[in-house]
Amino acid sequence: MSSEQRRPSRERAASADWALYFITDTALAGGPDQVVQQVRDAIDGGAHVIQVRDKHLDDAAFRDLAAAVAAAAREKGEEVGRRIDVFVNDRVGIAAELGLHVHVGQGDEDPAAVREAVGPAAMIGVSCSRREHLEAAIAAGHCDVVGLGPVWATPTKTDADVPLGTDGLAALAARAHEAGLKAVAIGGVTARTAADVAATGVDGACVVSAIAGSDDPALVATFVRREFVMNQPLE
Ligand SMILES: Cc1ncc(COP(=O)(O)OP(=O)(O)O)c(N)n1
Ligand SMILES: Cc1nc(C(=O)O)sc1CCOP(=O)(O)O
Ligand SMILES: [Mg+2]
Repeated sequence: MSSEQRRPSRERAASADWALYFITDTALAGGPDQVVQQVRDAIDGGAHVIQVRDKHLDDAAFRDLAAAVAAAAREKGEEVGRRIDVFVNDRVGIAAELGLHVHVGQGDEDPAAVREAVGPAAMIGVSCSRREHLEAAIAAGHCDVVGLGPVWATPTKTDADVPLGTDGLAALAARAHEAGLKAVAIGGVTARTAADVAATGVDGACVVSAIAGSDDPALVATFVRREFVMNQPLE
């Protein structure tokens, strides 16, 4: 086993259940309190990974939201007997302060600076929309999981890159796995598309609007997870 594979964050990534990764959206939820309730519901529906994402709140309000989500995830995880991993989107300093994992994109802090801030145990996720992004993330060496997308165009992120489609997603996922990274798919993932996403060989499906915009987030989470898990290729 290489020293890279023995790294604490890599061990954490290896033992995480990525199948359903819920990413919050405060506006779709109807406010911060509803975000926290949706996180509980998503966990009830089978999400083991949560990301707190809000592009509008100021840092103090975002910190409060992330702390409330982390507390709810801890409590709910104990109730259902599962480990829940919580990521912070973009705001590296807040992830470091709260002891949470962090996800960064191509326009955010670079992985080496992120690792310096969050320490060896926190998982680092990096967005990759193209092969060159993935090669750079592999070469930089601090990343544990890549978010591959958008798989399909999505109104949730208007500045997203050109869609990968399922063939593009499968190719990037295979390369990520070859490099020892976990790979999750993002952009247009719903209960209807989760089976096609699973068939590409990715480790998990990231969902924003299908859950955050639903009247019954737990039910949608249950459907997405079931479709994903039932259609994963046999190892
Ligand atoms: C798991 C996951 N994958 C991709 C993204 C997108 O990150 P980024 O490109 O930095 O865009 P924003 O989310 O910051 O708008 C993500 N958040 N999570
Ligand atoms: C946050 C995000 N990142 C993307 C990327 O391609 O990197 S797509 C996206 C939004 C995904 O939302 P929905 O599940 O509603 O389609
Ligand atoms: Mg970002």
